Amino acid sequence: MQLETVTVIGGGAWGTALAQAAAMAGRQVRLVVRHSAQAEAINTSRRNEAALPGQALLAGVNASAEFAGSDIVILAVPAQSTRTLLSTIDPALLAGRPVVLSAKGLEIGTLARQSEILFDMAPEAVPYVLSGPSFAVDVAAGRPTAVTLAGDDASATSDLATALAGPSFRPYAADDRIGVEIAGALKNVYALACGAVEGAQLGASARAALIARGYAEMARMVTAMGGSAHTLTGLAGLGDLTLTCTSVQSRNYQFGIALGAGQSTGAIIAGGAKLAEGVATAPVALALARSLDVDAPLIEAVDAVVAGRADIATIVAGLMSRPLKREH
Ligand SMILES: NC(=O)c1ccc[n+]([C@@H]2O[C@H](COP(=O)([O-])OP(=O)(O)OC[C@H]3O[C@@H](n4cnc5c(N)ncnc54)[C@H](O)[C@@H]3O)[C@@H](O)[C@H]2O)c1
Ligand SMILES: O=P(O)(O)OC[C@H](O)CO
Repeated sequence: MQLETVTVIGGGAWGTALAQAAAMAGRQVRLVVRHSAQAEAINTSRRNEAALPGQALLAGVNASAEFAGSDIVILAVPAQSTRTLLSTIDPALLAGRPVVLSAKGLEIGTLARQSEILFDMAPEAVPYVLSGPSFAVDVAAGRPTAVTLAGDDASATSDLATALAGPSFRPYAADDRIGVEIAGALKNVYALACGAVEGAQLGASARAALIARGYAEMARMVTAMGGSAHTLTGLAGLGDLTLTCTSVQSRNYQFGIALGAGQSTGAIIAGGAKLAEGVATAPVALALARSLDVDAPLIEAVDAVVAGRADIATIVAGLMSRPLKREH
């Protein structure tokens, strides 16, 4: 299959970074943004200043407000916008094409993973999931980054990984879409928790404990959903959990810091917080955990804090007084 042209839909930080990565890989890239004036400004200035300030874009990236078919399609809008976006695209243009899902979140209302949304809206598209430790600024600047690219057909996934790989962007092919999608969505929830630990000044030991217990909880969720816990040893699991749960660059971590400092979700959003996917995903993850009968005290705790039903001190006291149990 020809894998020469790439369309990235989503003119935010991640869409712009993935467009740049695909151009570095030698592909011809169309970056689809919402408005033609925005596309014109990007093409003239060779920057997407609103999304990635100061980052020059390679000549291989061209912006447009129109979607037209291409060999590879990458979706890079927030998880809650994927269905709306797909409703504007003729599914025939995606039929038989690799469609790479790069948003990290679960859909409110349906509890759907990104590839389930794709299946609803364009059943003949071929789904791939891209996830892993990767800040847009790093990818766009050509700093070394490694991610997981999961698809159902091993040989086609390797071909796609090769088409998107560049000198500083290294996708590892994998086959567990469910595990990769759940890992990407849940790491944002645990990043809120780890940020809250920092905001409430609970110490680095507490944060490390959260990462380890979050990993264990994530493994229970992935297994219950039909994915493989082994996937979590990789970039989309351990890699992204480590990055997002320890870096103040992470928007989810930053949001968690504000929660830990005592601000409400409404106040943080009203204050102009950037996109923090864990906020929308926490209640969805909790509903999923309950429907699957998975013990998920950390997701439950984050949901309670995000929803304003409990303060951090009460949550910590509750978690620390749970009955003692064996670690594994
Ligand atoms: N920024 C990162 O470092 C990074 C890295 C990996 C994954 N991601 C994931 O990528 C997704 C997008 O994040 P981002 O950082 O680009 O967010 P962002 O807030 O920078 O940009 C989101 C973009 O999506 C556009 N958009 C929203 N709804 C749309 C719609 N219906 N149609 C067309 N465009 C629409 C917005 O206009 C905006 O340009 C998230 O799920 C995030 O978790 C981000
Ligand atoms: O800034 P965040 O918290 O959305 O994290 C960005 C990426 O998902 C990190 O891999």
